[in-house]
Amino acid sequence: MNQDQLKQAVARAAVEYITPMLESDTIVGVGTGSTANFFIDYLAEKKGLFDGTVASSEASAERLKSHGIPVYDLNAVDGIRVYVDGADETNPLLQLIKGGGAALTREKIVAACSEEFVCIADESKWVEVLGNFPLPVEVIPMARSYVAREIVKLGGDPVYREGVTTDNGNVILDVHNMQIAKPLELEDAINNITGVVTNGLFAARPADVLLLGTADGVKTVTSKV
Ligand SMILES: O=C(CO)[C@H](O)[C@H](O)COP(=O)(O)O
Repeated sequence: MNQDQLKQAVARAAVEYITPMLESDTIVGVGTGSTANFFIDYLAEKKGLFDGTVASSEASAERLKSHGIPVYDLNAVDGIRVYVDGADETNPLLQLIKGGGAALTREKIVAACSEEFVCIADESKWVEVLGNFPLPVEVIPMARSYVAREIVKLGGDPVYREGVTTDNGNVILDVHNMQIAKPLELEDAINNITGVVTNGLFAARPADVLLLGTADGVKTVTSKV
């Protein structure tokens, strides 16, 4: 199976996983990226079985609406039953790097509001130690150079993602060359730099369940394994 087929398999598995949760008042959180796009397309087959969605990006909101799936403002819902999203990397504790699609801040907010976070990823995303994928950091534009200098002090190599503006009107620094031995500490340290909105480490709020697409089928991984 190629990577797209693995993404389709985990997206399909995620729809099956959440189907027992779908009731007339269920709100589903929906992530961003190519794997999440497959999930949206399959979720459309279940529309009418649940209330609606909260999206982690304008792009996902548009895709959901194109299928006729209701999309709510997060402030208009009481809570999110389950959040389904992809990742750029996951370690065995289901701590993630996210934000390859620049949606990390809204993704982190939706994850924080969700009872359960189901990550969907192909096996290329599985690592023992996070950090091969450059860590995205969303930054207030005027603080870009200051934040970059502070990240260098933490041992990283920040690169401005040129031409990208987030849905929140900010910029992205991608931090290269970090083997992230202590994800919780680094998540906090970067978030404490003035001008940082958030970073793409999901360590304080890891996924609860990982549906991992492999050549042998979709594996269900929990961090307690
Ligand atoms: O964090 C994300 C977007 O900000 C995505 O979940 C991540 O980049 C994975 O994307 P894809 O499913 O296309 O591989």
